Amino acid sequence: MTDTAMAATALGKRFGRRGGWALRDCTFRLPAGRVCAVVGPNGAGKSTLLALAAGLLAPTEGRITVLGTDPASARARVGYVAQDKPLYPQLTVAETLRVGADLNPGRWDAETAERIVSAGDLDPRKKIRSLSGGQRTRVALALAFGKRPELLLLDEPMADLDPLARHELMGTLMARAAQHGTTIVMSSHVVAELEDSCDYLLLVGGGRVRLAGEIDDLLAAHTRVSTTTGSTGPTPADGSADSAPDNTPDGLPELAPHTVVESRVTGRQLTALVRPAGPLADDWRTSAPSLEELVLAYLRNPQAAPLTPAEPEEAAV
Ligand SMILES: Nc1ncnc2c1ncn2[C@@H]1O[C@H](COP(=O)(O)OP(=O)(O)OP(=O)(O)O)[C@@H](O)[C@H]1O
Repeated sequence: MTDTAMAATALGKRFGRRGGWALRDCTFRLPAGRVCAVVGPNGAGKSTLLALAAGLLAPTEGRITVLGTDPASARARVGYVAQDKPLYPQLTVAETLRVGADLNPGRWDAETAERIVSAGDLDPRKKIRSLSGGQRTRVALALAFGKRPELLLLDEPMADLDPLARHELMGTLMARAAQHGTTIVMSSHVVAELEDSCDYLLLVGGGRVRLAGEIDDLLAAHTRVSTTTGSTGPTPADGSADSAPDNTPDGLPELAPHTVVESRVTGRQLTALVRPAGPLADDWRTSAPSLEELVLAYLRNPQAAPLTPAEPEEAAV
């Protein structure tokens, strides 16, 4: 038993010898039992990271461990739902679940798998090829849950589900995590939806991990500030209220020595999202950012300094 669900050290993946790096220099540790959101823009490397964890891709450099071992050795204890939800189109729903049972002797949780399918009103005699995208997702999730995994890797699991199905399946996910201590790693673009359900965040951008940690810790490390700038504040010549993003603290001495993720000057009003390096000036108004504000600020500012742990505690096998 390990208290680390996933750990990566200098992990990198390049497709083809001349291809660009899909993922580079990723180092993080995900404690067991967490519900982890993997967020980032299109092409950031989220699917690549999940496929490396599932053992479907081999790292080009560095290493990744899951459940204290290498991904191939952990496969029986890991459920993985890929973005395109691959299933056998010629099988029926019931046959698909039977394959799940056959492939997971001694582990298969038929009751849970059947409950997930029946909650979607799916006829078990229907062929997979005749199902809608959302119905296929439901079957793929039933297969993954039926495996009684210790770690569930879900690549945009909610993308093609209707709001009711999302709500219901998120509830099933959360109940599973709470009752069995299952670690869930879930990529998504809908950050607002993750705030209530996830407690750990990996923000991937440009193939690198830019934020990694407990969501509460990451939020606590950031503050939204606003203040009236002094003479250094660039006031628009026409006096208009147009705002311009300014992501460098140069020219904004008020923000030194803090790490600036994003700043904006509107007239003489300066607002910024910062990682305070010490006490903030008394005349600044401060507020706590939401998870969505935090993620959006990093996505809008790819050059903002990352915040990740230096070394995972249990990366070596
Ligand atoms: N099989 C592949 N062959 C070549 N390049 C690939 C392959 N898979 C992914 N890539 C590249 O790796 C990079 C990361 O892709 P990945 O699918 O991991 O991103 P993502 O964050 O999951 O994106 P999205 O949000 O659009 O699903 C992209 O530049 C992509 O073009």
